[in-house]
Formats: sequence, structure tokens, C-alpha cells
Amino acid sequence: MSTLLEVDAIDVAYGDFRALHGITLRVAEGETLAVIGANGAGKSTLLKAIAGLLRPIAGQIRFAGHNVSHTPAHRRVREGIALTPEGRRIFGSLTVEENLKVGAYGRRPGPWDLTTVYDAFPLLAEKRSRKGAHLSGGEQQATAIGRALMSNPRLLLLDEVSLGLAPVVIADIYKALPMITGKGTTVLVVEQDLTQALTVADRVQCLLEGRTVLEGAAADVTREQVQAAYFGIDEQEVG
Ligand SMILES: Nc1ncnc2c1ncn2[C@@H]1O[C@H](COP(=O)(O)OP(=O)(O)OP(=O)(O)O)[C@@H](O)[C@H]1O
Repeated sequence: MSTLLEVDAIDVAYGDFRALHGITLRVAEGETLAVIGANGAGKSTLLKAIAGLLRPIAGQIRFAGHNVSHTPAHRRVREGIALTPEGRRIFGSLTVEENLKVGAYGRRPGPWDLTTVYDAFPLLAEKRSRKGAHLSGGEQQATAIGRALMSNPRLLLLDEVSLGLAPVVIADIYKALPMITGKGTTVLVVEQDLTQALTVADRVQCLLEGRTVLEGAAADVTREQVQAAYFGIDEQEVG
């Protein structure tokens, strides 16, 4: 598998506060990587840097073999990087279908259109004429993911899909993931929900206070190792 995304030793700061310290990660074409970590670990900051919304002060981001560190966010979308931000940010006054069409602006060629998005999220098909403001949290999340897919990304960045949603709704949304990856879309998902992260991902990388503290194949890391890394506990202390 060829490497699609290479993040090399990036530092990202908000003023004097350094949120990421030398983060390195790789995502191969077609794989799903879960970045996990507690509140404030730096997960959203990392996604924003990959999407081009924040500029690292050190390090490099390479996508599909070339350096995109200085490429503005809108051009990264055209190159195939799409972000579903934390908080969803869909348009409340637009219908589901209108929200999806917004994502198609400047789209790349590929498998994603209204039909395939509705196939992936049948709950949206039923609500296609409903205004964003009148959707449940889960429906808003599905709309936000569908909108990102409409650009036909090579890499889909998902920030905190599960935030504020009931477990059954989370499971419903994650059901779409095999179809998304099955169409060749590479996924980088940021999660606080360990169960979901370990279920959907091929590999996991755990951040703590802006540093990588654990990485490995999802099948190889134990839940205890992940929990210890997540909370910053030495493994001996876990029991
Ligand atoms: N706009 C900002 N200005 C200043 N500090 C920020 C800003 N955004 C985030 N931070 C700080 O950067 C660190 C990393 O935040 P980030 O949002 O990336 O964490 P996270 O792992 O995504 O957690 P969460 O799940 O809470 O979003 C935190 O200490 C946070 O307080």
C-alpha cells in the first residue's frame, strides 16, 4: 500500500502555547487510522493542521507524495482532503440535500454523489427535505460526513463523530464506515470513544498532551495499553 498522508514532526502552537510537539504519522492509501486521546490531547489541532486550517511552526505535511504544508485549506479540498469538523457545522437553514450539495462545490471526480451518500446513510434519504436546524444530533453528524464525502476525498478526516450522541446513534453512524472505505476512501478518525476507535481502525495512535504515546495495529494493542496511554499512566500502575 502506498502512503497517502505523511505528517513529519509537526509542531503547532496557539500563541505561546504549544499544542503539538513533533507529531509524526503515516496513513496508507485505503487504511483507517484512529487518533485517540483525552480532552485537550491535541487531536482536533492535528486534524486542523492536516486540513490546512492551522499552520505548523515546524515539520512538514505531505499528501500523495508532495509537500502541502503551504497549500491553503480550499486547495487541499481539491487535492482530496476533506474534514468533518467537531461540532458538525451544518447549515441550519438549508435542507439535508442542500447541505450535501454545498459539499459538492469544486468536487473531484469519484464515487460519491447524492445517491451513494444516501446509500451509505439511509437515515438521510428519508430526511432529505428537512432543514438542518430540525435534525437530531445523529442526523446532523451523518449530514456533515455526507457533505465531506460529496467532494470525493481521497482522505476523509472525521473529528469526534461520537461527541454528544447516544451509543445506538454512534453505532448507526459507524455502520457507514465499511462502505466508505470500501469505495477506496482513506479515513483518519479522531475519537474519544475507545470502543469505536478500536473497532473501526486498522491502526491506532494515541496522543497525550501533544505527543504520541502509543501506536500500533488495532488488533495488536490491548485495551489496557490504550487506556494507560490515554490517561498517561505507567503500564505497571494499571494492574
Ligand atoms: N484556539 C485555541 N487557542 C488556544 N489554545 C487552544 C485553542 N484550541 C485548542 N487549544 C489548546 O490546545 C490543546 C489541544 O486542543 P485540541 O482541541 O486539539 O485537543 P483535543 O484532543 O481535540 O481535545 P477535545 O476533545 O477537547 O477537542 C488544549 O490544551 C487546548 O486547550
